[in-house]
Amino acid sequence: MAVSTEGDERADPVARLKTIRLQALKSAGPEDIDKLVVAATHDGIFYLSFEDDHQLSRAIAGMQSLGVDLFSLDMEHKMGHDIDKLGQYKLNGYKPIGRNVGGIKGQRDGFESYSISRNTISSLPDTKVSHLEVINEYNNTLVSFTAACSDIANMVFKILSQAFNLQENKSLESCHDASKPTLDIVRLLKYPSSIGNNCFSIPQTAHTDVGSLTFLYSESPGLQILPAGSKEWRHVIPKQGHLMVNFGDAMKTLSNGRLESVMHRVVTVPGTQVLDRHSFAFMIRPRPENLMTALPGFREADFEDDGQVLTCEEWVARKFKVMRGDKDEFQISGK
Ligand SMILES: O=C(O)CCC(=O)C(=O)O
Ligand SMILES: [Fe+2]
Repeated sequence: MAVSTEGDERADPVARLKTIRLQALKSAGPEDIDKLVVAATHDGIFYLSFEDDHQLSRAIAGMQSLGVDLFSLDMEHKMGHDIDKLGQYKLNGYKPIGRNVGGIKGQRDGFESYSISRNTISSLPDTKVSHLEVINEYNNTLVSFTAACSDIANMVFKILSQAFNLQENKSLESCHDASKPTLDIVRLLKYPSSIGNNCFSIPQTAHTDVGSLTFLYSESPGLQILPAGSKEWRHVIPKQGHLMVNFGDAMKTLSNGRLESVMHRVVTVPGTQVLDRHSFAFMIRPRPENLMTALPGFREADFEDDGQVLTCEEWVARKFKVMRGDKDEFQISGK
């Protein structure tokens, strides 16, 4: 995939995405179902408006303040919880700027991030990890944010499973189980304004998310998507009171390609980023032992596995090798 860094990126067009109201997902009338199916099969991303949900609005505000508090801690503190020293699945801990490959050849990434597994947020047995104290202080916010997103994810899985006539025990929801240890994570990110202020830069390289659904929130521009089959990046304009919900590689694989996994990246446009850019996401993934192959309801008569079906756990570990640049693959995707 070619990534152009020439021309005036400010002029990149804006993505026209569907907006689905949380209330509409709950009542799921035929029009809302159609909208979700089109968003899932065509764009791989949609805006979810949560303005009428006070609990989720409060949790989002809490998450924003967690991001500010966390990244203002000193480096020594943050590096005491280095993500690469806390397990191969990269579910917990701090990633400093520059550890991943960047979006421009020869450059490294331009963001710091901190991940917290759902397992530690839900205090599941045997999943205890030593986190920065600030994470424990915000535990109620994290519980509330992840619980709300999980409920929404279940609604999305159920609506799509019904729309595609999947059997109950071979449905999208049957591939996920939040009551047992999961690979789900919250990730908070900060892109310092000092990076890319004078020139176009790509602090987060083009990628598709490895998991099923990503619930992303930011109030700063910078996110771009590359629609399937297009060569033109499009800005995704952040909207207050709206989450951006991405479909990841897991959904594409489980659906035999029917659901789209959206290619995206984060850019800085010269002269426009005066403030640090903050974002955070809850990333939901299939059960660790779930086999990453098409569900029976999505297979065609001549369907064949490619012979080497990975578990979701193996898949996630492989993705991180690519992001760190340990594997020489040009396009970063979870496959
Ligand atoms: O920071 C953003 O807006 C996007 C983050 C993202 O795509 C990721 O962490 O996978
Ligand atoms: Fe992403």
